[in-house]
Amino acid sequence: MDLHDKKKATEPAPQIEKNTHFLQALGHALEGIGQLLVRERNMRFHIFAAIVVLLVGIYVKLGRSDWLWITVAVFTVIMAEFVNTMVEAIVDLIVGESYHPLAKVAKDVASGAVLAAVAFAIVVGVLIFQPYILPNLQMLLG
Ligand SMILES: Nc1ncnc2c1ncn2[C@@H]1O[C@H](COP(=O)(O)OP(=O)(O)OP(=O)(O)O)[C@@H](O)[C@H]1O
Repeated sequence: MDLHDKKKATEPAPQIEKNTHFLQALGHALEGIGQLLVRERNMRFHIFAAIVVLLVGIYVKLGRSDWLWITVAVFTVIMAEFVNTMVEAIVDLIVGESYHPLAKVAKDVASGAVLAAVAFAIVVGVLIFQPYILPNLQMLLG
């Protein structure tokens, strides 16, 4: 038994059975979120953008309904990224390294969902921040 075999023998067997308790399920859900952060470089940009919006929103003292719309917009983008990552993983599992026109459709449509969600978030952001930005812009431009 070499070092590799010894390491394998001490590792727990990969789980394919159903989760047996809440903490186990929670652990796997958190692993899923971790996968999203690792696999999707765009996700890191979305988080950065959400932090900027949060700080600007606090600075201009947004109201409750504005925060509600921003929350909806941020979660719509995050949910679209979850779906995109799921589709990519399932497609790669099915077709592997080979090209398939339907794999292209699935992945392109999943990316399109993220783009649509980002467009929605931009519209929400413009509508909410426009009253704060426009007067300052006019002041700057004289
Ligand atoms: N197996 C495949 N068969 C056909 N087209 C593919 C396949 N894999 C990837 N593609 C094409 O390449 C594009 C990018 O692939 P992939 O989604 O894996 O990369 P990505 O950069 O992680 O995408 P995203 O930025 O949406 O996360 C897809 O949108 C699709 O057009």
